Amino acid sequence: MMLRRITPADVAGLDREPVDPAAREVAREILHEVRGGGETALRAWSEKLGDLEPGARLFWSRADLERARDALDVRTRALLERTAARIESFARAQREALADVDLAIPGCVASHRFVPLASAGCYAPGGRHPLPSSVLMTALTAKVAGVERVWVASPKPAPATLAAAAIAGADGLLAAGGAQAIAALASGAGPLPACEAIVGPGNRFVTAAKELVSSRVAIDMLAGPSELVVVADGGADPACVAADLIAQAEHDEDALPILIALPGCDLGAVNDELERQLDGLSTAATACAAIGSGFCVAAADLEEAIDLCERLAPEHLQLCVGEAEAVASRLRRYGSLFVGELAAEVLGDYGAGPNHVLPTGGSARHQAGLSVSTFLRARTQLRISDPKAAQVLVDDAASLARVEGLEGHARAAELRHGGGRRASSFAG
Ligand SMILES: NC(=O)c1ccc[n+]([C@@H]2O[C@H](COP(=O)([O-])OP(=O)(O)OC[C@H]3O[C@@H](n4cnc5c(N)ncnc54)[C@H](O)[C@@H]3O)[C@@H](O)[C@H]2O)c1
Ligand SMILES: N[C@H](CO)Cc1c[nH]c[nH+]1
Ligand SMILES: [Zn+2]
Repeated sequence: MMLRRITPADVAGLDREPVDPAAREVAREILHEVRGGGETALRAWSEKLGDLEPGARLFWSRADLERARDALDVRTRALLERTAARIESFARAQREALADVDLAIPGCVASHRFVPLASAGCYAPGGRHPLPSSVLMTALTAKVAGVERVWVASPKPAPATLAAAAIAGADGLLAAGGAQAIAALASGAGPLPACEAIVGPGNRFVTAAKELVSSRVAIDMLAGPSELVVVADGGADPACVAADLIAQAEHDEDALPILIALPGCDLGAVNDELERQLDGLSTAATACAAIGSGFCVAAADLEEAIDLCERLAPEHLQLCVGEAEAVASRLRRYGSLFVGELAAEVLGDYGAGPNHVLPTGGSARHQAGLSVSTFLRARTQLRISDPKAAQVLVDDAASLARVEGLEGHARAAELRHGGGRRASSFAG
């Protein structure tokens, strides 16, 4: 297995269409049916797609999830709890960094308050591999943001997925996947409330359905298959470089592993390592398919490597170079950056702290990954603290209203002259 080699001039952006048109049509039909047919249609589609045995449980309550957590083997439960604690600490630090604002301007206080959404639906993929780590990343972050009702959706949930939902503090779990799960999260079904936001990664049917409901509910992003760019110099360990590329390649045949090789990077050794490490790997078939559509590119120097990274704007960017900090300070476009060979991307996948739900397909140019901000809205407020000092605002509003020909606005402003009828309540 060898990485295909291309020249720097052939490197375009990663701009992949986030939604597959064929999947969109399938998702449209499913959304329409589940929106109209509720729980019955949701169950029918889940059974038809092989996600649910006839008559099997579709909804898990908080108490059910806690029982699943308690039934999990002690070591896996402790592992999930430790991981959750790290993700939660990072999310709490993010939340605390978002300060409310109260700006005093003459006669006025202009404010914003971060207010959480009331409900969130967190999709965790379950088609190929159960991803309890994605349950923690999404549901825990929503809870830290202050979202009151958090539901997880995942097809054929594994015991660890159910336990992760309990550990994240989820209020319930929908044992369904694909577009039908997104439809139910958007419209509500049985005990599941219609959610104000739907987040989390998924396959093309999930992504298509998220796009289709995005006019009615907030979504985090249209996340596609995993991507990793590794920048490696002559000091990089070929075994680490190959292992990092394989790790993301094993997610999906459409995953995209890319190597940017600086002078001195031994491409032959990396290819040998790919061959060696793929031999006997349980996920080799998927990883090989992804590596087959990945590539490597030789950069003449650090400048060119940085330029390529900025052009690609990948989901994950791994720096296996001696001057990792200096390079990091020059980069702006990535979902998550892993600075130095020791900071392996997989440590981010499994909850070192930063979230692993990240923008793909070049959208990291303008989009950030999932965070507490995904579930918060800066709502603004205005207070008049001193009507006399605020006269300039009243006069300016009335004047500007007349410039715009909006006489009603002008009069509404002028009625506040001197504090309006309640002027006495401002006395002193
Ligand atoms: N960007 C990120 O942050 C991130 C993180 C983790 C995983 N991922 C990606 O998430 C994806 C997970 O995909 P997955 O398939 O394992 O799980 P999934 O849960 O997203 O999708 C499985 C569901 O798809 C539906 N489905 C399957 N075939 C269908 C069909 N023909 N018609 C209609 N619906 C169908 C089924 O209902 C099934 O439950 C991968 O692409 C992976 O790379 C991305
Ligand atoms: N690499 C994925 C994000 O693209 C996240 C993940 C979950 N489990 C393992 N990895
Ligand atoms: Zn991963």
